Amino acid sequence: MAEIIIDHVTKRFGALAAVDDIDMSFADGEVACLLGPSGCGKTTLMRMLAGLEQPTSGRILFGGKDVTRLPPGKRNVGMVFQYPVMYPTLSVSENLNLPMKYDKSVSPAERQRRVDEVLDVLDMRPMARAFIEDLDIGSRQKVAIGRAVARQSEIVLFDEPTTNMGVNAKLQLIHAFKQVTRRLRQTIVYVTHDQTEAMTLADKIALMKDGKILQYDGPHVLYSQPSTAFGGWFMGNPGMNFIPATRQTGGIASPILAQPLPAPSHLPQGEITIGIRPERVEMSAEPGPGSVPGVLVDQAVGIAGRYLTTVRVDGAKVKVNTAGAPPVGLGDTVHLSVPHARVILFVDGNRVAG
Ligand SMILES: Nc1ncnc2c1ncn2[C@@H]1O[C@H](COP(=O)(O)OP(=O)(O)OP(=O)(O)O)[C@@H](O)[C@H]1O
Repeated sequence: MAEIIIDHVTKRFGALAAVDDIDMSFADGEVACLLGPSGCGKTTLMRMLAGLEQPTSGRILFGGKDVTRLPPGKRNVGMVFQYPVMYPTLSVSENLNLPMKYDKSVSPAERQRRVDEVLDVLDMRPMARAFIEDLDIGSRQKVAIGRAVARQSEIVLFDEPTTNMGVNAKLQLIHAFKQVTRRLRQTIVYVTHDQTEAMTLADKIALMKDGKILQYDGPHVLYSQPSTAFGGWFMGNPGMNFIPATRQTGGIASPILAQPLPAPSHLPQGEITIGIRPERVEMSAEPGPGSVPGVLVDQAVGIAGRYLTTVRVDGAKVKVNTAGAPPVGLGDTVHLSVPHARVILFVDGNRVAG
């Protein structure tokens, strides 16, 4: 069993808490992504898991064992970093074999079996004898993944392994990663600032900001039910719309709503904002029972025939992502409906309903 427990871990650099009292666990056999903007503390947390950095306070446990003070070599974790150290004049097979070579508990036959298995999973048999220096960057990173998993440690850490890779190499690597993790079921922690990568790879995503984990959930929940306005903004391209709202006797009113929303029973004091994803806003040339009028002020073609438009409603600008071209031209009046069930209500940046 290799559950990872992060028990109230803080890392300070002078006055800055790069990791601020994180208290969570990653389940055995789970692929967890640490996702967040630059500087949020992902790498620092990862380096503490790897043993390259000591927490200022708190404990880290692997499979129930306290590893907080253990050096990297004693933690039995595999690691893949942005720029892994590879041995250019050794073959792919020899590089895969290397981390196991001095492990007396693994027989040469078992080592070979593991190398062969990884070569199969990564679809790299034909390259087994090729030298690393002759491979492109994507294939090198595949070997790095293979090397980290071949020793079959229960935990493998990945720190932005696709940085500086072209789109094709990146896709190949993600495919290889999925093959490997599906087959070997190690506990994986994968750091990235790329939400598409996290959504594709992770069983669960830990969204980080300012040294804290804001939310730890499956990709779908993180996207559709962000616990913070930051999460709604950060996830999605573009992120959620945020429209100001006010408390009234009939409920919560906003320029984007034809009818007020029923207010939740214990609505905290503070600034209310309505959150709605651009693809959840419905657009029509004609007014309908639940629609409000606006003016189409901007439009762009997105991928796969989708259009991203901006509609001004009162003072608010609403992004709308539609499956086809908008029904009116730029500068014309258009009608927007926001299904109440799709609305998320935030008070002071935290979700209170929806
Ligand atoms: N050795 C260090 N000394 C001082 N400050 C540091 C050190 N390492 C990290 N920091 C600071 O801690 C904060 C978190 O950095 P960290 O590298 O963990 O963030 P990150 O989320 O991994 O960012 P990126 O995606 O840019 O790598 C940043 O403000 C960074 O400047």
